[in-house]
Amino acid sequence: MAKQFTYTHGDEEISVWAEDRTEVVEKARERLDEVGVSLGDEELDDHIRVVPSPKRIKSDPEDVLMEMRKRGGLEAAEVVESGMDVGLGTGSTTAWAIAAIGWKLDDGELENVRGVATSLQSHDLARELGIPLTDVDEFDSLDVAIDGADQWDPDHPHVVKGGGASHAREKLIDSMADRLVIATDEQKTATPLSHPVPLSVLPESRNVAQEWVREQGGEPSLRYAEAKDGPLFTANGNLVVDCDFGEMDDVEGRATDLARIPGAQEHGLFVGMVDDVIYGTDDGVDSVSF
Ligand SMILES: O=C[C@H](O)[C@H](O)[C@H](O)COP(=O)(O)O
Repeated sequence: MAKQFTYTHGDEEISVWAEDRTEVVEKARERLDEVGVSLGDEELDDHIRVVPSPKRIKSDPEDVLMEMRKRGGLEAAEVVESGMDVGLGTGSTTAWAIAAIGWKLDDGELENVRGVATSLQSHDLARELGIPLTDVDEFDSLDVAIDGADQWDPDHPHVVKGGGASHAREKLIDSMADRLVIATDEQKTATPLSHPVPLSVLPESRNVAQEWVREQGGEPSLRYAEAKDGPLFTANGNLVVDCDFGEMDDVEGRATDLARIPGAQEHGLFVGMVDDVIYGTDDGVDSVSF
């Protein structure tokens, strides 16, 4: 995971970021030299922390480093209290919530928190941050889950998820939480929801599933991988069909219809599941509760 060095010198905040520790130390020393500060190795280390890496998360670097998302993610971590079992969502926004939980554990601000990750990438980030992790089988329920969204409705407790193809495990873990907190940004709102809905399907059902989506009035599109030839496979070996229905006035009905498609494994409509949305804005953070 990436590392960030931050240090306040007078009025100036020095902040440098790199994918690995050696590079961040070099960059930090360069900046410190410029302002005439010399730090020993140990002191320098105290100012370096793990942060989400744009390389390892599905989003573009701009998404991961986007201030608005970062603000939403960091604020969402405030709902976590000592002793809680926490579902750790996926994506560039939730990554900041995971980072903040790790930093708080490190600082002693939080204790006895256990996490269960919704994806391999969230698992790896949490592990590097030192968040104690356990498997979903250990729990009947979770105190809270923090997860992202591709689109959210400020008037209803529904979201579209699965832009990173992790919606199946996310839905399982989010549904186990007493409280689902969506960490997101203000640019992703829509009433009614209109974002294409990811539908994971058995590979052999891809054509039949797409035909069913057309019959339901949607425009299906098989999702292709970016750094691999051919379609994208989910962590469970399924394919993803993104189903564009335009504006979805009847989200519950749409969810029921998608679940009926032969070979469908899970869809990205999370209907009535959301308790709170905490979202970054241009200059701060805001929230909605249902
Ligand atoms: O499969 C991915 C997840 O549902 C993400 O939570 C969702 O795509 C939002 O991700 P981001 O915060 O990167 O936009």
